[in-house]
Amino acid sequence: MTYSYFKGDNARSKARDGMAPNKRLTLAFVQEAGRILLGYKKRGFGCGRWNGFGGKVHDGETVHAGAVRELEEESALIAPKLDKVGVLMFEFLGDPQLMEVHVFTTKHYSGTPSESEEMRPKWYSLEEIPFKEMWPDDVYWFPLMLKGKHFYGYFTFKGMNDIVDYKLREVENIHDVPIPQGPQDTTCRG
Ligand SMILES: Nc1[nH]c(=O)nc2c1ncn2[C@H]1C[C@H](O)[C@@H](COP(=O)(O)OP(=O)(O)OP(=O)(O)O)O1
Repeated sequence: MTYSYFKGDNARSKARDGMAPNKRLTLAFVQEAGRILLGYKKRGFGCGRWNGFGGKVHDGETVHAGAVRELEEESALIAPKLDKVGVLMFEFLGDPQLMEVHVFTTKHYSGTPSESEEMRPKWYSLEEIPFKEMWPDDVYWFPLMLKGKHFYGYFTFKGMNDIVDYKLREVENIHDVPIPQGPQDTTCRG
């Protein structure tokens, strides 16, 4: 089946005009029976929101290695093997650069969560996830993640709070589907 995953002509023509390469980021969630670790972002992008732990992938670093490093830097937890569960693309209207966020989960870690310069960690029961204090896209894809599903999403934001369009798709196995490289990839097999 061919699935029209990405946005249409508008986004494609923007890419042809020389869109900037995607900004590649990671986002990692540690889960235990009935609860998940979130961090309150104290500064920078997404400041004031609860989220997983992550940040920019460094040059020459794999996405997985970046996710492991950021999780440790921001929460003090060590989890050498994270499972990739999703890729989320974020377009902010007016910004030529897309954010490509690679989402990981794990139930295996060592250490004790502790506050960093950037994040204040806190365990939340799965019934009390504070969606109103999180990125507005999270309420859409968290249920898939919490069910152990794999997924792709594309969210178009106006400003930091309003989603004007989105597509979300569950995939059998995230590793079997080509990672979208930008809005010029309008189809994706599944
Ligand atoms: N719409 C969105 N929904 C979401 O759930 N997470 C998002 C998101 N947009 C970005 N993120 C995540 C990805 C990444 O983990 C984090 C932003 O990365 P960074 O913490 O690196 O940003 P900063 O601007 O603070 O960078 P540094 O100053 O380099 O730490 O926010």
